[in-house]
Amino acid sequence: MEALRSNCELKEPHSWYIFVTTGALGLVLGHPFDTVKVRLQTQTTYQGIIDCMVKTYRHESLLGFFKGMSFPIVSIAVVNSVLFGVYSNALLALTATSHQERRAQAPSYTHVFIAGCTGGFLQAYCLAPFDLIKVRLQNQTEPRAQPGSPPPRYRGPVHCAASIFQAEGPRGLFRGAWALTLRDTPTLGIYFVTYEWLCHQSTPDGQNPSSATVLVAGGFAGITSWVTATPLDVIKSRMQMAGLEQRAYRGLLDCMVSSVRQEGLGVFFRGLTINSARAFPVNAVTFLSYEYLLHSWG
Ligand SMILES: CN(C)C(=N)NCCC[C@H](N)C(=O)O
Repeated sequence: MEALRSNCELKEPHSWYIFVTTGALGLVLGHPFDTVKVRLQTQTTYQGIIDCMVKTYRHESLLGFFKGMSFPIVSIAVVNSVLFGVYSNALLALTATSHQERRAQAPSYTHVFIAGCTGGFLQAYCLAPFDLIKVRLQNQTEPRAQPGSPPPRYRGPVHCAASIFQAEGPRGLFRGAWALTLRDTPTLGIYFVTYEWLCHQSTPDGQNPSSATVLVAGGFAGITSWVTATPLDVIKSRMQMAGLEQRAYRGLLDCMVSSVRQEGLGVFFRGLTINSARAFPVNAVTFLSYEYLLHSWG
């Protein structure tokens, strides 16, 4: 958070709250899609998106789609601030130009890529424990506890975190973190390059992009980065679930090889469609609030 704040002179503090609130709003609206994606990637019982949606609704009601949402909401402020703050500061260090000067003197795409990768690398470590708990809770398919029915393995996010910590120690909370880092480092470079490139293509030199341009460029940056991230996203989710299921992988490569052996190469594209549909609106509003934040602090 401080990283993003320190980048600019604080003129309108409310813009930071807008940045955090829109991030949380996008997260809430996108969460049902994320739950379907995670289940398609880690469970073999579903025939596709519709089948997964119908079964989830019938068995768990609408609430089933919102399982595991509380920790991501709590952590979004930190995660987005680290990502966008590190990106902005890395770009500032690489180009020695402020955000305002950057419109007249566009940074090279190599600098944008390096700054994006740096942001992706550092945010992955903040995200890892929250993401692990999210994935574990999203995969609990039990309906709401009825009197007499067996309780689900995890009673909520805190119980989930405490159980993992007790069973495996602090390292257990970072299960899948390596796959998450490999997923996010290059794809966040791609994310910011796509965004900058699309803004540059549709904005006259020296001018700021319009809100419509920011929304479209942000949406497509989300789709492009998630399309490239999907293969490692599948592996990451499977490794995060591996501690629970009978399946145990010897490492990332073993998880890749055994997934391909059992399910073919298509396994790397599980959840791609639903994730792309989610990525457009979520990242369109994220970039719009980020630009607003930079202008009001700027
Ligand atoms: C490909 N990846 C990992 C990303 N593009 N990450 C940044 C976007 C994060 C946004 N909250 C989302 O969930 O889409």
